This record gives sequence, structure tokens and C-alpha cells, in this order.
Amino acid sequence: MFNIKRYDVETETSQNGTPVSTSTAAQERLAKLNARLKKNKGESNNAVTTPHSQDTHNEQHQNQRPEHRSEGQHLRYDDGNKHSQHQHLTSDTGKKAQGFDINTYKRSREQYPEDDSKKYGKKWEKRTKELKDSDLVPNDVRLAMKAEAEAKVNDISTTTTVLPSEGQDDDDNSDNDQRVQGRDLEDESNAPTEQEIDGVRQFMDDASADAALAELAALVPLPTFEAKEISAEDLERAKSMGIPDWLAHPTKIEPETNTPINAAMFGFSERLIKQCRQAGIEECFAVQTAVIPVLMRAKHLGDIRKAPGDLCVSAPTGSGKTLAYVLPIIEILSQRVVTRLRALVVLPTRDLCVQVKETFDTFVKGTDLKIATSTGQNSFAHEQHVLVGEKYTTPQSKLLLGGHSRVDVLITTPGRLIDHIKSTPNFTLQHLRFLVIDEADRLLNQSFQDWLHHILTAIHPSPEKRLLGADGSKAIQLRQDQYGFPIHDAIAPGFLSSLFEVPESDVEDPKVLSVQKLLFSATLTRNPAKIASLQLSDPQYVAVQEGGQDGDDKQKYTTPAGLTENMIVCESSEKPLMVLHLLHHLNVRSALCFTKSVESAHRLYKLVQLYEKIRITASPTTPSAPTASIKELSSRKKVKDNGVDDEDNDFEQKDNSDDSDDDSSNSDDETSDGDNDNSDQEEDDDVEMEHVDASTQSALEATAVDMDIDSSSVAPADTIVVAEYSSDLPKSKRQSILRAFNKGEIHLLICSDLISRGMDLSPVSVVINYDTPVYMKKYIHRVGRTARAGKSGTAYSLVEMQEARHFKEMITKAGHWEKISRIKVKDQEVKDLVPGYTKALAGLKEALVSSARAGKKRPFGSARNARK
Ligand SMILES: Nc1ncnc2c1ncn2[C@@H]1O[C@H](COP(=O)(O)OP(=O)(O)OP(=O)(O)O)[C@@H](O)[C@H]1O
Repeated sequence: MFNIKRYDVETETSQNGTPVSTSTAAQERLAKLNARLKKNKGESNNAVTTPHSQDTHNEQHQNQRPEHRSEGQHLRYDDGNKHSQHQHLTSDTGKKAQGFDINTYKRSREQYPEDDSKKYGKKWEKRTKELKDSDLVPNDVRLAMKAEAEAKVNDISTTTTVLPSEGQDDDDNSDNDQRVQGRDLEDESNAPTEQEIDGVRQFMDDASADAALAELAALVPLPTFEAKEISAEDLERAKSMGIPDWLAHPTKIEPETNTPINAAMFGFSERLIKQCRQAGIEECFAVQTAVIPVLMRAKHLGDIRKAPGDLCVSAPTGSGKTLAYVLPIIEILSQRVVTRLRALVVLPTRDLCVQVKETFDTFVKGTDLKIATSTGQNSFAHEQHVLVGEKYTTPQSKLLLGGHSRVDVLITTPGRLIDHIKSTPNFTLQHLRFLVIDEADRLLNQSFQDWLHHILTAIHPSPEKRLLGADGSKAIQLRQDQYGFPIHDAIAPGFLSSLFEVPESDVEDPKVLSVQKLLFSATLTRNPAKIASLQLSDPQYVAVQEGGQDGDDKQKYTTPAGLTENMIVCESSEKPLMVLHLLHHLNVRSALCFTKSVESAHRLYKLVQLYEKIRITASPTTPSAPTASIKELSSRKKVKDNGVDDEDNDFEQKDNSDDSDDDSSNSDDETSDGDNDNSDQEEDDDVEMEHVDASTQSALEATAVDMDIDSSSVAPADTIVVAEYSSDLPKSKRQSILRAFNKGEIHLLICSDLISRGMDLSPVSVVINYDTPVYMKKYIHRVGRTARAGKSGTAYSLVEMQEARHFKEMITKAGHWEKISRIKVKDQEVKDLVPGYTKALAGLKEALVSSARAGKKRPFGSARNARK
């Protein structure tokens, strides 16, 4: 009945190229039934077909050989019109089979010599067996198959036999078994047996169960979604700014909308639900509640007719965006048979890649999905081996049309990804089902190596790129069968159509990519040009935000509900003292302290260290006695009414001057960590790419050594352990510091903006903005390192007098001012800290001078210098 045409291009093949045997019991039953019915001339018009039955192949040949095309085939190739097979599929489901033209089929078979026909028959029968229903048969095709089978059963029941009803004695129907519309069967053995009829029924049941499940998934209501009301004025403004309608109209969800995890709600398998429970996840957060059902609706691994819509997601820091994509990706990909690169997660820094990999690793247990990172930490050759396999990346390796992959999910930074796209033979993005761009606005700010263009081209190459190898020079060897037709090599349909002039069939037209682009950020860009560069398809915008919020900036910047925000207005020279005040008087622990540069972080770190050393030496338990007042310290600094310093503080002045002549690597902000060079290695070439450095050096010990404290002696209980974190540190040290911080061994981590985005450091209870950020986005990301996952946290911003006005304006514009409390710190409150601080400052200056004399840029050396 249904002459469903597919190019057999998605057939799964195993790693070594041999076909994967998949369960196609229903198809086999149908094929068998067809074979028998075909012998029966009177019944041949009613042959049952499946989407991949033999006639498909003949039609494919006919598509490509116009002289062999037969009448009755509904191909665009013939008459230029697009005949929607889909219309056939969905109509008249209960009636007798329609649409399949057995004469066409027979004529098409006659076009070839008998022996060819037989060969084809065998070959395509074999291929039919290889198919995997869940991957390749879209829901409406299933429905069509079901209808087809229903029609067949009706037909059989009225013409061939009376189907025994449940519980009815089989003998009752014995008379009918021998007749077809009053005519005896020529060959008794041609009559379908009851087993076969049962097989058809079983197939119908399977098909309807699958279809029902898929429909059910599609019908799962999104929890408490409310289309964002937008005023005509706002809409007009958005339009005038070129913001597309879908972006101006987010699907809005309230931050408190949590939903218990259960299979009915999210369509998760028992395995995944168990993993969630083991990880302590009982309910999905708002962003997960909104995003997961949308992704789970398109559960297929690839549908060549309808692209799944793309998704842009904006949700506050710490709201659980990572799991919103990790869980559905694992669930959907876990049905795959063959390993191919199906999910690509692009992140701005190596540290984030490691973090997201750990999240995948937690939930992937129990599947055989393979997850890898590629960040330039290891040698390029090593990464090639992990991603594609040595055998496929040598200069002699054959370039396979379908490429090759040893991993299902790749988590990567843009720079390294581009290197692989350009230089790794057989590395391909053609099978991508998911492209995740996390921290999207930051990545879109980065035009490094034109990374986005490269990715989009690799997903869907332009015609001029076709048949070029990864290096752009070598033609891909196109394997052909004896009839000159390309052998698929497991090439993806969307890719195929862009490489070849593949004739379009009515069912598959147009071929579309199955890749679903998913963008996540706490501060998603609404820049039309940047959004347009993503080439989104049928996009939807989901925003987690409070009901009362409105307007551009407010819509973008939502902070976690548990966050308490404070500002301390002080002189520049008082800022280190304020940090000490927070540590010693407000008992701040597990704190992240953000500075404006790597230099600044390094100096503050040394200053706090020196202070602690002095304090411990003076008295192991109590802060040293005051020898100078805070006013004395700041008296050298006068602030004019207009907010401009007329005399700058030495400490800050030097910091600034250093920054100005330093290279960009001195600031970790908005820099793709490690992506700016193509260096294959730092120091861990021999370490597995997925391997997290095992040798954890206690940060406490490291700090103690740095501070000249005997690490074998017991440090006083009230010792503040401080560490610094920046791109200047080698990878292994950075990881050991993060581990120590996560264990609570470090009380204050002074850092650059390298970890201001995305990093999930669970124990952070306080964020200190030592240097206040100039842009709201940065503020949001920094303070978002605390109060994560529904917990509470506190942020302190140390605002210099001259910055106060700008800070207030920035915060007010974002509708955030009322959330910030102003704290006044009186001299009296910090006077006990001043003597130690004064001494520490003097020590730091001394070190600065001596290192300047020694020609060093940084006091106390630096990790980077040390490595050189
Ligand atoms: N459903 C949940 N139940 C409990 N904890 C969760 C849940 N979802 C996520 N978390 C935890 O919340 C924390 C923050 O999640 P995640 O890092 O994904 O936030 P995010 O939205 O990506 O933040 P950012 O914008 O800063 O990158 C993580 O520790 C994560 O394990």
C-alpha cells in the first residue's frame, strides 16, 4: 500500500563497517507475508510494504535513471510536482490498502535482468534487516505502517480467511482457510498462516504502541507555562532593534516551578531516574521542567523530514541549566546502536569542559555512550586517537564519506574544535543530533577563528566544499557498488543532500538536518546580528524569570532567589582591609574574591598571605595590636567631588600600570582559556584526555609552603587559608586548588574572571567583588557563583568612591538597585586589623621593588614565568 521511499543512507554500520544486526521481527514477518502473497496472483495488489522493502531500492534506481522510471511513481523528478506521500499515509487508514502500485513495482523489477533483480532483492532484504526502527522510522511512518497492516488484516479477513477472535476455536474457521473470494488457492501453502496473521497483529500492536508513546510524549503538557505578555510598545521597540518575534516573546517559567522527576512527566527511563535519585536529584528545577519535555518530544536520533526546533534558554546562574541538556541528551542518545558523534557541547573554557564532562559521567552510567573532552590540554595526536582512532587518522587512512567516531558526545572549546574540523581526517559533524552552546553570549562575543562559521559549515557543507577531505585537498573516496551507485558509508541524510544531487522523493522532501541547536546562558544576548549568525531553525525562547520582571535588561538579568547582595563603599586603599574585615570579623569562609586582572589577584593573594603570616607569627590566636588608623591609611587619598582621584594609591596605581602594558593574557575575562594558541600541550601530554589529574597536592600545604610556615607543624585553627586561581597556573595546580576549595580546605580563593562564569563550586557561600565589574553581565555571573541550586549566599561588592555613581546606574538600569544593601564599615570596626595590614603592605611593596630591580614583572615570580 504505502510506497514509502527512503534512500538507504542511514543504515547503521558497526565500527568495522559490517552491518549491525537489529531486531526487525515485524518487518521480517511482513516481508514473509508479502512473499507469500506475491505468489498469489489474485492478491498481489495488496502486498504489504515497509519503508525499507525491496521496491524502495528499485525506485531509488529509477529515480536516478530516468529512462527506467515507471509510470505511477510519485516523484518530483518526473513531473516537477511534489506529491505528498504523507497525505497518502494519513488518509483512509481503515480502508483497503491504497497507494501501492504493484504494476509499477512489477514493471520496475522487469527493467532489470532477472539475476540482477535477485541480487538486488537479496541485498535489500539484507539491508532491511539492518534497519533499526527506533532510529529511523518517524512516527507518522509508523502510523502509516500500522494503517497498512490494519488494511492488510481487514483484507485478509474478508477475502482470505476469517481471523479467529480471541478464545474462538481455530477449527471454526477451517472452511474459510481454503478460499479467496470464492476461488480456491492455487497453492495451499500460499495462504497466510495464522502465525503470520498473528505476526501482522503483533506488528500492528507494536506500531500502535510506539505511535501512542510518541504521541503521548508530544502531548505531555509543559508545566505552568505562560506566554510572556509583551506590551505593544515593547514589541515595537524590539522590532525596531531587529529583535525577532520569537526572541521578543519568551516562553516564561517562574523560578520556583520545580517538578518531581518521574517517567510520565519527562519520559525518562528507569535507569536515568535511578541515576538522578543517586545523585540526590528528586525534582527538576524550573529550567529543567521547561526544557526537558521540549527536548524529549523529539526523541528520534534523526528525522530527515522535519527538523527539531532550536532552543534558546535564559535562566539564572546556578539554576541547573547543565542538567537541562545533559539528561535529555543522554536519554535520547542511549538508544543509538553505533557510536557516532551525535552531541557537541561547546564551552568557553577548559575548566567548564571538565565540569560538564563530570556531569555527563555521573548520569551516563549504565549506558555505553562515550563522552570525551577536547580542550588542547593533551597533544593533538592523542586527541585524534581518542576521537577518531589512530587507524582512521594516519596520512594513509581512507577518508570515509560517513567519517568515523569513537565518541558519542564531545565537550570542547571552540579553538580546539576548529583544529579537529580542519586537521583530523574522518572527524565529522554530519551526524550531530545536538549542538549545545553553553555560556552562549560569551561564546558569541568571541569571533576567534570564526568558530561558529566552521561548525555550521561542518554540519552542512556548502557545495564547493563537497567531497573535500578534512584538509581540504584530498577528495573523499566515494565507494560505489557494481551499478555505480554510492555506497552509503553511513553518511547522514542532510549531509548527503548537500554533497550530491540526490533526487528528492515526496516523503523525504526536503531533507533537513536533524541537528538541534541549544543555547544556554544566564544572560542571553538579544543582539539580532549575533542571533542571526547561529542560523537557528524554528527557534523557541525559554526564559526562567520572575513574573514581575519586564523590560530589556530586567528580562536578561535574573539573580538567584537565595542571594543577598551588599555593597561597601570605600577608598581604593581600604579594599584589602575590607577583605580582611570580612574574613576576620564577619567570619567569611568559602569565599571567592574576584579581581579585575591576574596581576591584581596575585597581589591581593600575596598581601593576604603576608597578613596571615604576620598575624600568626605575632599571635597564633588573636589579630595583632593596632599601630595605625584606617584614616591614616586613606588620608593620602583625596577624592574630588566629581569622583576623580587626584592622587592614586600605590598598590592600585602599580596594578593599573602593569595592566596597561601587559598582554591580554593578564586578564582572564572573556578569553577562551587555552584557545588562543594552538599549542598541543602544557605539561600533561601523557595524561588521558578524560583523566583528571590524580595527584592532588593539598592547597593548605601549598599555601603553608608559600607562607614559609612549616607544613609539618600544625597551623593555628584560625589560620585563613588563601589561594589564587588564574590562567597563569598550570592545569594540575588549578585542579588541585579547586578540589581543595570544594573540600573546604581553602577559605578564600582570589581569582580572575576565569571562573566567574559557569563554574559550579558547591561550597561558595560568599562572593567578594574586590574590583567591581563595569558591566552588569559580569556582575550577574560573578555573584552567581553563590546561592546556587536553591541555596542561600551573600555577595559583597567593594565599590570605590569614584565608581559608586556608575555602579548605582548600572544596577538601577537592571532594575536591581533595591536588592542591594549598603554596608558602612566604621574605622573602629577595623582598627585591630590595621597594624598587620600596614606591615603586610610594606612587605608587598618591598617585594615589588626587589622584583622590579631583578627585572621580574611580577613579585614572587609567577607560575607562567616559572614554567618558562
Ligand atoms: N534538579 C536538581 N536538583 C538538585 N540539584 C540540582 C538540580 N539541577 C542542578 N542541580 C545542581 O545545581 C547546581 C547548579 O547547576 P548548574 O551548574 O547547571 O547551573 P547553571 O544554571 O548552569 O549555572 P551558571 O549559569 O552559573 O552556569 C549544580 O551543583 C547542580 O548539580
